[in-house]
Amino acid sequence: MDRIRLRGGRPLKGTIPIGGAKNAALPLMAAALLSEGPLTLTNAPALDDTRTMARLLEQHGLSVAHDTQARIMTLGGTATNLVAPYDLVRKMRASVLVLGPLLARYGQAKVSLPGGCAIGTRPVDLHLKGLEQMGAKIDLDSGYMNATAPEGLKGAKIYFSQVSVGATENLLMAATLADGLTELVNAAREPEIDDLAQCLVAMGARIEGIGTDRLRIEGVKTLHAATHSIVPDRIEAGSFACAVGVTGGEVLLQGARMEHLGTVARVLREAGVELEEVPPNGSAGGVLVRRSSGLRGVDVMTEPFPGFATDMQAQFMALMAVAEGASMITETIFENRFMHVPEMNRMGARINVQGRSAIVRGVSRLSGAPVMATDLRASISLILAGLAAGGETIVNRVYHLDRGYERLEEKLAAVGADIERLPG
Ligand SMILES: CC(=O)N[C@H]1[C@@H](OP(=O)(O)OP(=O)(O)OC[C@H]2O[C@@H](n3ccc(=O)[nH]c3=O)[C@H](O)[C@@H]2O)O[C@H](CO)[C@@H](O)[C@@H]1O
Ligand SMILES: C=C(OP(=O)(O)O)C(=O)O
Repeated sequence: MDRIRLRGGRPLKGTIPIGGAKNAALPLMAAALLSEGPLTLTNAPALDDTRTMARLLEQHGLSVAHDTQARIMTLGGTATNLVAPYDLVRKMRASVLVLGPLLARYGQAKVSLPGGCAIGTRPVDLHLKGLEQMGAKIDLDSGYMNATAPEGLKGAKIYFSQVSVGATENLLMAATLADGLTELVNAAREPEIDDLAQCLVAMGARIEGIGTDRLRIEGVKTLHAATHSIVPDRIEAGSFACAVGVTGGEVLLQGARMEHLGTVARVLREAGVELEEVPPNGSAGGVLVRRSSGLRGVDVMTEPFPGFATDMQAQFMALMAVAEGASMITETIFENRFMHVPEMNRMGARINVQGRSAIVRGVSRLSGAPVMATDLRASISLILAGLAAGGETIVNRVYHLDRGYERLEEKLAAVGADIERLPG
């Protein structure tokens, strides 16, 4: 199993290109199931998760071609197998996003229940309840969701009792081919949902309210071929902004969009990390990140967009671990998303978890250590802690990182980090 070895203490300087967002690419790939013609995605990232989604769609019968140099992915064809098997779904929860499209286009689907994962139990009740309101019959049997809609899905008014990114995406996709008007109320507003909605519109869907928490979708008979450019990954950008925060220096996050960093940018500034939007000039636009003075402790609470993203919580904690003063970090989205804390504490951090909150007392220096991560963002937070630390850090279980970061060690080494992958 590969590991990453790094030595901290070097300021970062230069340019890091930001890739297409994992959390946009996955639903966009699932949307290809809805289309009569090919879907071409540009700015498509080459990640373990996009490879898993490609395998899932291929076993459904679609063709998926990814030119990783040109970053262009083309998906086409018709589904001949409507089963999403456990072996692929267990690898990646976003696999559940094939349920809505398969049901809407083919009237049936059998999708493995995804189960929980390291960060929480993560039920899919909101996805199922919404599809049932649209006329689907769903039985749970032997770990699978058996769904049918023999007469097709019907538009419905669906009120989400809790904001869910995945349920909003599944129902948005299903509604594009349903009969009549669907209204999604209390919908998630993450930029990745806007991106999906824009792509669906390019495919011929009729959607109003994009960017708000109330989406209105008038079903159409068919969707057609389209080309769509995947939005830049705001979590990758935020992660590298925290890297500059812990090391100091100055890095241009090429392609990053300030408006998608939102609350994360505000909180980083409060903590002493400077961020400046650089307008596109040729291809060099993005967000310039700099830290020239000390870091300060800031309290944050994770919330659905436009609040502070749960997917940035662990990285921000690495920053707070070396800030002056204390900070309280409260996780409201997932019940078990502090697994990085004991590993950071082994590196000399002073963090106490009290229920949903972690109290971080900043220290002047961390010390490198061998560490182990249990999920994607915990892994990157330990890389950040390693960049802040004196001595050597070895991050084990790199496969978590490869789910969501493309060429991480190359991108960091190119701006001066002492980091390498140890093939295992
Ligand atoms: C591939 C992808 O885009 N993943 C993101 C997506 O995950 P995902 O779509 O799984 O996250 P949700 O927004 O659905 O989850 C938010 C909360 O709602 C709960 N819930 C969700 C659905 C449901 O049917 N019932 C229910 O109770 C979840 O357990 C969680 O506590 O949004 C999360 C929250 O921003 C991010 O951390 C993930 O990176
Ligand atoms: C939790 C995440 O992803 P997923 O929903 O795919 O597990 C993430 O991207 O941080």
